[in-house]
Amino acid sequence: MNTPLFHRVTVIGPGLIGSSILRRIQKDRSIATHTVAYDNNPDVCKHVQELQIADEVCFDPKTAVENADCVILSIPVGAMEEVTKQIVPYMKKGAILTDTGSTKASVIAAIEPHLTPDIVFVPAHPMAGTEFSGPDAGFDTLFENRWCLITPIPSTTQEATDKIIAFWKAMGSNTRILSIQHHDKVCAIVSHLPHLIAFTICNTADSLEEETRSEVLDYAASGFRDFTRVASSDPTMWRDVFINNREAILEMLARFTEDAQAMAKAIRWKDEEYITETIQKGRRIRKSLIENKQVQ
Ligand SMILES: NC(=O)c1ccc[n+]([C@@H]2O[C@H](COP(=O)([O-])OP(=O)(O)OC[C@H]3O[C@@H](n4cnc5c(N)ncnc54)[C@H](O)[C@@H]3O)[C@@H](O)[C@H]2O)c1
Ligand SMILES: O=C(O)C(=O)C[C@]1(C(=O)O)C=C[C@@H](O)C=C1
Repeated sequence: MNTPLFHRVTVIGPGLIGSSILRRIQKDRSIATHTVAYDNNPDVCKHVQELQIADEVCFDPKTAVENADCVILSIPVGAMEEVTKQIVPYMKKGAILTDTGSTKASVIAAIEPHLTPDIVFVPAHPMAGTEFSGPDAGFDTLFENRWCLITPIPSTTQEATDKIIAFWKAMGSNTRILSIQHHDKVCAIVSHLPHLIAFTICNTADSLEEETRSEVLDYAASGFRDFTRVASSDPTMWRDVFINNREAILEMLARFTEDAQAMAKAIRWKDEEYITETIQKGRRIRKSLIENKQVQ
């Protein structure tokens, strides 16, 4: 066997994303020879032991990171600073610290001040997931044919970036380097705003049902049902994403509101051309996602 990419990889937060990483490494030992998992919820640690998806489970952050070549933070973005402060003093010289957080400017601001010169941080974000969370939700093909976006900071070395690119390629992903601001704007429109709309539309339908005492949700047809899938995502994760990427999200929400108002005007004035063109654009986007294999 060729030399593995890493000897010891530690996953902090073996939930949906972290446990999918662990499961993939179990299938492909050229990624790492030894995996360690740590979670601040002891029940999650015990369950990861039962699932047997990590070679070692630690119940404290210090032991979990001590000899790791690569530490992956797969925890809610609002917890990144606290955990970085807990682990950096115990990390091995020359080790790589990386993350899977859905926001990048906030995660970098949380981690960068606590780095020491001998730890290299490579910010990363796999654009793959589901509405489920926790260690039971993970699976080894989650990242296949998906993008992993990497947003290096000035102190990130090329060598460490190359290793994290190789890591995500071994996970089955395509990788792309993006600037931090560009990442946060793109994710605000393709991921964060759709979740905001899904949570809001479910709340609107629910309060309408309460107000009118009618059976709005009983007749929820498939259009609404698709929103409920997205709206069933984890509250802690999404609370943290909204607060930590608020500028980009509010900017995209303002643009969306303008476009929704333009559509309302077109409907009011029976502007058939505008309405048809808007719907056709949606169909074109769906078609191109299918062609690019980003939709099953
Ligand atoms: N869910 C998705 O679709 C998705 C996709 C891409 C990236 N992400 C990002 O990846 C990260 C993990 O998301 P997930 O969906 O796997 O979440 P998850 O809820 O499934 O798992 C997160 C785990 O982190 C643990 N945790 C929380 N705070 C901790 C702390 N202080 N110390 C140690 N462990 C802690 C939790 O107990 C939990 O087990 C988040 O930053 C999220 O934004 C999520
Ligand atoms: O597939 C889903 O259901 C997801 O919510 C995954 C999704 C997304 O919005 O596409 C969610 C958050 C991420 O940071 C990346 C991917």
